[in-house]
Amino acid sequence: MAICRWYGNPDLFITITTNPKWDEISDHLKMYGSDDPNDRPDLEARVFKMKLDELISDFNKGIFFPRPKAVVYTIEFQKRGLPHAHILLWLDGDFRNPTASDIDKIISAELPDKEKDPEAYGLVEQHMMHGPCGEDRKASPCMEDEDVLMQQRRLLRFPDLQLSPNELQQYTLIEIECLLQNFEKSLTEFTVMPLPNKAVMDQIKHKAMARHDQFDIAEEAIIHEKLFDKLNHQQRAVYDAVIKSVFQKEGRLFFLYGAGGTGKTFLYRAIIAALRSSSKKVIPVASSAIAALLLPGGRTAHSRFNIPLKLFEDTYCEVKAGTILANFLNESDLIIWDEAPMAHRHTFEAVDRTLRDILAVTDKTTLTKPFGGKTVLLGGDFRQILPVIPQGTRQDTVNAALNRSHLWNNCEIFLLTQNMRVKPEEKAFADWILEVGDGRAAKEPQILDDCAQPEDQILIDKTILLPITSTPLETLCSSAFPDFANDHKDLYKIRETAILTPRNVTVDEINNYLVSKVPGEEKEYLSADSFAEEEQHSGDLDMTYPVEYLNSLEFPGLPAHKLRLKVGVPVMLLRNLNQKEGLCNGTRLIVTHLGEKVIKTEMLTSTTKRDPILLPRIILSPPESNHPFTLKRRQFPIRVCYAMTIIKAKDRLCHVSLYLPKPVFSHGQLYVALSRVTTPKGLKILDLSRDGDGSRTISNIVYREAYNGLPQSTGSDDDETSKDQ
Ligand SMILES: Nc1ncnc2c1ncn2[C@@H]1O[C@H](COP(=O)(O)OP(=O)(O)OP(=O)(O)O)[C@@H](O)[C@H]1O
Repeated sequence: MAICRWYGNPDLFITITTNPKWDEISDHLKMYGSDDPNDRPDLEARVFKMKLDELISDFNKGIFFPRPKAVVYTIEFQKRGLPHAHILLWLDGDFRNPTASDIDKIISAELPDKEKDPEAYGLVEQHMMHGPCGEDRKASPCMEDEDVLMQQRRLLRFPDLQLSPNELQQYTLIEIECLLQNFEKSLTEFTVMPLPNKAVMDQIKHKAMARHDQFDIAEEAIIHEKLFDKLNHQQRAVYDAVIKSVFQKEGRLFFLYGAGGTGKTFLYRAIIAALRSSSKKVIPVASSAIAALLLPGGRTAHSRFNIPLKLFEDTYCEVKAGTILANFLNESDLIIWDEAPMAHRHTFEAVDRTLRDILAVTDKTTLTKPFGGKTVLLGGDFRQILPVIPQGTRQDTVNAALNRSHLWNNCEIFLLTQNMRVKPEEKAFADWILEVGDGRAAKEPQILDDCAQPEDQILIDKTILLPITSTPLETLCSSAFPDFANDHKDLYKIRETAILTPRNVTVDEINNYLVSKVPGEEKEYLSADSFAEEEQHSGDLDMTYPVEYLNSLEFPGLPAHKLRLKVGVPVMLLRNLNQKEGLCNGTRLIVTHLGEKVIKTEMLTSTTKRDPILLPRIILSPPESNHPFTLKRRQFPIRVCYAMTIIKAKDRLCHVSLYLPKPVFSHGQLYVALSRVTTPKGLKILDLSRDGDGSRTISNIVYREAYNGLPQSTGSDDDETSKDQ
């Protein structure tokens, strides 16, 4: 800037790049060995500097254009290490308003005359002319970074094709939409983006839907054969009822009630394979993205049915009759919905209402049938955490559950009780966990009478309880990671271990403590916080809520303003980035590199080869808040996950340390935390609320009224068909 202030704006900007084929380099290599000039960066750099010096000296002599008043250049090294220089020239004289012929004297974009200047012609032909590409030569460098215009020229076999700005925009938007569809996203989700022509957009969506529905019938038949033979009696009863309902178009509604490990997913897979191998269409969804990953072709219910985030008694899904999604739903034969008890009853009611509406276009009788007469199989475990209602009361939670919906009256309930996961020696522990979930676990005899609902004090084996010390974090962390100096490098140990706790504040405290113990440099990433677009112009908000206040806000499911990370630290994704690749809300990753703009990670849960996953900063907003504004936080969508809240624990683990600075506060929390492990050896509980009084009990909350209308489950050994209507 100082130079510009003195000389004014520069007149020419020139770049010179090293060419590894320069004669000086190839002659030298021929004489002294080595085939590849890139093996000799020293040689490339020297020849480049000599040529650059010569060029600058030619400029100064005024050989090409008037002598410059000033010359400035910087040398940079490109991706592959080749040096290049950016040169600024201030020419003597007034070049501020050059004519076309002035420019022609300096820049020539024409092929030199082959006869008059064969050397220049040869150089342009060799280095600057575009050879054959496209299907004929896919290795052509241009194929790698082909732009939209080049692509259209190739596809239309019309090398001189020109596109108007509007056409160019259309083709570019189509290209972006196709890329987004690969990740189950669409331009329609980005309100600021223009959309391509509607007909083209529909066609792209149609293709994406068709891709979603393409299955290899022979392969599905093989999968079905393998699974079907293994179904136990309980699973077989459900299988028969669902298949019959689909083939005979009975449109029944089922609920499959089973604890973890009773073979719900196994059964879904058998049913899906049976139907797909008979060319029937199944829509498998789950309430959470992690559970959806376990279903072949599974999606979250929200994304598959376009369920709005804010739900009321009369909400419809965002699906209009006659659209591609509507047709897709119309043509489906079965909907499977896993983890149903976790979702608010309004989500099922919204899907039910929407399906009735869509299907009524062709058949009015569907208006009176649940889910418009489609066969629907809901499944899950009511002992687990029920729908989360922010600041909701116990009554709100119970009222939000699926079995309080009017749809429940139409549900045929099947019970799976045989735990297919536990080994015989683990059966007693699995039964005890079920008792905890049902609210039947043993209590201390002396408080048996006066401690009924809501908070039961249940008896815990003393080998599971950790002692209360003056340094609880240390006690807790050394129970989870007894040798942290080595454990932090052991990916298996990190994958199989988690510290669970009911509240987010405690999670941060534990994670900060453990991150501080990981050797290496810590990097701090700060978020950029602002108000949502529509609120940005309100000066009042800025005055009342300064940015420091926005930074201090913490929301569940949103990354912190200050993210402190080190290489080797496990993190959890907080958003669904790419469900197909398993990158969804709850996926655990390990940090391998901390860049300025991206964080490099690898999948922690994968046991196979790990590909690097680059995480960018994205803009996130809390789905709900009590503030009169919507916060927009630009941050990496992750949280450290040595410790996590109980609701976030989705994987089955070898070791769980449950930390209870305060007792659990909601239905199913203790049951979910305990059921993450299969053996008592893998479980430790540090319950500070016991206050060191020597008691062996901890609080368990079971909303028994949430079990209304459900069959009583028994131990995990029954092998008989249980069906309740
Ligand atoms: N009939 C069966 N024959 C053999 N293995 C089975 C059968 N049913 C289930 N399994 C196996 O038992 C284990 C638990 O089954 P599955 O994952 O389907 O249970 P789940 O009820 O879906 O559990 P969760 O709710 O924890 O996901 C799996 O390893 C599964 O392959």
